[in-house]
Amino acid sequence: MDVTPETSGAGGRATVGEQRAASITLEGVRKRYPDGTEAVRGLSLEVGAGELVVLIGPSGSGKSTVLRMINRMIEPTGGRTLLGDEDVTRVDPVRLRRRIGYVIQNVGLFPHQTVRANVATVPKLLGWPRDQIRSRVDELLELIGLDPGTFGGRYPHELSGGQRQRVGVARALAADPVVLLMDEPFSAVDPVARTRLQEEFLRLQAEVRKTIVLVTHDLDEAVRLGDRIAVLSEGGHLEQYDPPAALLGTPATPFVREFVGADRGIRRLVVTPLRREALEPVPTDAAPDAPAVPLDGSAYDALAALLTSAAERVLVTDEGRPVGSLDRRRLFDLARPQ
Ligand SMILES: Nc1ncnc2c1ncn2[C@@H]1O[C@H](COP(=O)(O)OP(=O)(O)OP(=O)(O)O)[C@@H](O)[C@H]1O
Repeated sequence: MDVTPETSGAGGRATVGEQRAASITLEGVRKRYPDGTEAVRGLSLEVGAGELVVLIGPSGSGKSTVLRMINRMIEPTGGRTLLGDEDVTRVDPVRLRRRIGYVIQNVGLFPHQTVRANVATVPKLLGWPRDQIRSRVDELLELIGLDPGTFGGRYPHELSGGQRQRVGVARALAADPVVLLMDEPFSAVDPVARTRLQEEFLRLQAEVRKTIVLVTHDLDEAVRLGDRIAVLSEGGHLEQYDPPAALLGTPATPFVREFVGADRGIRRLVVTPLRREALEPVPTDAAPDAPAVPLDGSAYDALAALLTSAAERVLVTDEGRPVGSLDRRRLFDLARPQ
């Protein structure tokens, strides 16, 4: 596919997510630092266009190195990286980075520039016309839930940590990149704000559908956000690459089993949907105050509803109307690895 910088540039684009997302293919990618450290010994991984993949693993396993090799902030010492079908190890790294969004912990906003100027950074570098930049910045601020009139003129120190982080995401999306790389993007904010940011971020991703690679230390974050999770061990070795439910349900190696921990069963409930076909009928004698969960909730929600009531059975509702029910046994069957 065509991912030349010009496609994201001055061609009159101002619509979020208009440019197609590109797949990422790592083929035997390696990094040996000058001091001899073999940070990544040959990693092959494919990320589908529009997919959100999380890299997780212990400290020093090479996650950040892998991420930064994708936009060549770190030059690989072997292997190939493709964006779509284009080998990025052969293109100019500066131009490459302008079409790959990059978000880090603590954001790295320019402190002496307003929110508006920060978000406009890459479109300016790409030479977009002023009015196009302006409408693009407004559009992005609205998309991340910050009113442009209120927040556009503020400086980073006049924002909360969570707001700064959102501006960082807006800045990374400004030139409609084909790929977004995120290194511990939410770890600097407190747990409550972090959960909210993660939810907002998922809504944003549902809208823009970028190809995203996100590094985290936090397994709950990985499970919540990832379409797939890649677990790395030392040397960037790929232990398992699976959707969250499969990773938690069937760890592929002893390393992964230990890494996901003894409470993986509980974590798995969070990503287990309440499938309509697995429900039992609504009991005819259901009490009006029987515990209920929506059909688009999770097995975790259903268990929580059971545990906080004296009832033996939880109703499952669709648009407020009961469409089925689950008792404990049925719920555990639903959550058991297939
Ligand atoms: N510039 C460098 N020179 C030499 N070794 C390095 C350099 N940068 C990283 N390393 C080493 O490469 C390995 C992988 O580091 P990397 O930062 O990619 O790991 P990580 O999984 O992201 O770790 P963390 O979770 O702690 O951020 C580590 O052993 C690290 O010490």
